[in-house]
Amino acid sequence: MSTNKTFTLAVVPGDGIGPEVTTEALKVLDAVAAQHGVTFERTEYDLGARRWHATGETLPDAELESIRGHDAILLGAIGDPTVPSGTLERGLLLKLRFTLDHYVNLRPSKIYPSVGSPLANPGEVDFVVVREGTEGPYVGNGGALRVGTPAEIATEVSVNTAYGVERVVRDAFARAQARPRKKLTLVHKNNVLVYAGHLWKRTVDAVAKEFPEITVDYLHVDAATIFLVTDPARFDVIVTDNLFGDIITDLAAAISGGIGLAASANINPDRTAPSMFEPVHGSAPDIAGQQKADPTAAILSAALLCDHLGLTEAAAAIEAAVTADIEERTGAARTTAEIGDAIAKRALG
Ligand SMILES: NC(=O)c1ccc[n+]([C@@H]2O[C@H](COP(=O)([O-])OP(=O)(O)OC[C@H]3O[C@@H](n4cnc5c(N)ncnc54)[C@H](O)[C@@H]3O)[C@@H](O)[C@H]2O)c1
Ligand SMILES: CC(C)[C@H](C(=O)O)[C@@H](O)C(=O)O
Ligand SMILES: [Mg+2]
Repeated sequence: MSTNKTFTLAVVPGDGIGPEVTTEALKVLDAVAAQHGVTFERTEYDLGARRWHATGETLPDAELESIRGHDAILLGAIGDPTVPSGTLERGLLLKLRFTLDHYVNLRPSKIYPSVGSPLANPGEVDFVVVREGTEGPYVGNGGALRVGTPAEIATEVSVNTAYGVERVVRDAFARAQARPRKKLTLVHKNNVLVYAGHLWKRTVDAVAKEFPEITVDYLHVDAATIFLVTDPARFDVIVTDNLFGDIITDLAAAISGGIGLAASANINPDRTAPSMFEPVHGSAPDIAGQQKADPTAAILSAALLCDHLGLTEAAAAIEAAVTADIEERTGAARTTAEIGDAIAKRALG
């Protein structure tokens, strides 16, 4: 169906393999846009390690405001070994997520029939992690005393507000309600983190009353890592805090075809600011600039972007092209651009 609509896209290729995989995601996005009568007007932002080395800037407010003016953001990856750890991750990536209120960090995981999993019998794996995106230990509430001495003390306090927990839990229940299995698993650590953990558990129990069709489960995060490996098919929607969500989604990627396939969406469900779409993986300095990165995660993130903008047919076309490409993967090495070309060609039909 032709919509003849123009969407504005802020593109942040970033560091390492970020520009390589973003190029392929844009290639596929442009291919489906042409098919579906949509135009993406792109503004590219030079942010990341190169910019920091040149100017000392991570994300100036003027650029943040400029990015805010777009319909959506496509991001490659942020982080570079030549920049002090945390500088770009906090000053750029988390600044975008926090300022644009991306409180739902959506990370789907599924095992494509033909893709290898390190698990012998993974079963039908198709779950989504709803990771809280603006709170928890990520907020920067901490500090260090007597740094570098034997008496050093470092704190990094996890902040969980009733407001923040409830809104992400509600979003997770709504997603579970829309899925056939209608199951929600809270992952936390409320046997030890009794303040934050009990707030999460009470919130889930309260919201559950409004969703009688949903089966609700609870797992401590350590046990969740066991089941993600031994019985990943048991999961449907997982809701969890920012740090647990970060860790379990890398594990989820590893069991379902590898980090090169794992897509994510940083969603502002209230649409008060643009949502941001990026692969789960990082800048992979070990393979950067070598055309060795798998761009599939970035391409699937572009599908999530289309879906968020209401371009469901374009999203489905990208997913179908990726699925077809994955089904025919032989294990022979292809460059990043070759994988992008193949998927773009399939997306054109
Ligand atoms: N969203 C993001 O921008 C994001 C996410 C994770 C890490 N990071 C940052 O990236 C940098 C590197 O982090 P890391 O090494 O812990 O994690 P990473 O995800 O960059 O790499 C982990 C391993 O996975 C491999 N890998 C990652 N993406 C791949 C792809 N598309 N195809 C094939 N192999 C791939 C890498 O080569 C590496 O061996 C750090 O600065 C970190 O802070 C950024
Ligand atoms: C780079 C880092 C800030 C980020 C996170 O922890 O959220 C990354 O690991 C991710 O998973 O997107
Ligand atoms: Mg991570």
